[in-house]
Amino acid sequence: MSREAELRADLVRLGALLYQRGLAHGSAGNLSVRLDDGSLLVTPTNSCLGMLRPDQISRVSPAGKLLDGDPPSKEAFFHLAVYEERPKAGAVVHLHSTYSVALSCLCHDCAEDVLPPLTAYYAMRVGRLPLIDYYRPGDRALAEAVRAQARNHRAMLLANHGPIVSAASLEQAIHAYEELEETAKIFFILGDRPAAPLDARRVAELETAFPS
Ligand SMILES: O=C(O)[C@@H](O)C(=O)COP(=O)(O)O
Ligand SMILES: [Zn+2]
Repeated sequence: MSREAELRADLVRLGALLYQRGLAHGSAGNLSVRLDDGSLLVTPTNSCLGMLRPDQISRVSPAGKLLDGDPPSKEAFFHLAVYEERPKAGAVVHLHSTYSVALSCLCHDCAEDVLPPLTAYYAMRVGRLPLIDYYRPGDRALAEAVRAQARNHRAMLLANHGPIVSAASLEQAIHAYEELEETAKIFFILGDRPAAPLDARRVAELETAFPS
């Protein structure tokens, strides 16, 4: 099987897993992987991640032109912006999972990091989570706002929308996404009770040991 065929199969298999686990619903969310030639495989617009077929997955050039498959996600440009800013990224995951979207709808005093480092695993896999202002889905201005944060962050939260998470592989990006969703859930479970997130020294130690 070619590398491209393997990655198409991964998108189908892992998209179905996300759907079965309730992290993806309806036709919300999009996934992509980067091929060796710099083009992307990205889920088609309006597709259900639980019911993808390998042949319908879109391949787009680094400039965003459709090369084959169905019309790509309207967010292909923010996926491309993440890859341009993060040369080691091999996959990008964007979903509308419940607790992360709830977090994206709250008022936040400081947009630089909107989820506290409650656990070491969260700090290692996700790191700081900046909030990006609301833009209409598919807006090129959204892709540029994502670009501005992507160089220094593997995860970002789109206001009134949901997260974007990148990693070296699709499996790693999904693991990091799941860690973000579970941490958002813990954040809401804790509610107004006084929590004790990791302090700056402990976070810095993790950032040194596990750089993004
Ligand atoms: O929220 C949106 O509309 C998009 O960000 C999305 O999640 C699904 O869009 P498509 O990938 O174009 O289906
Ligand atoms: Zn979306």
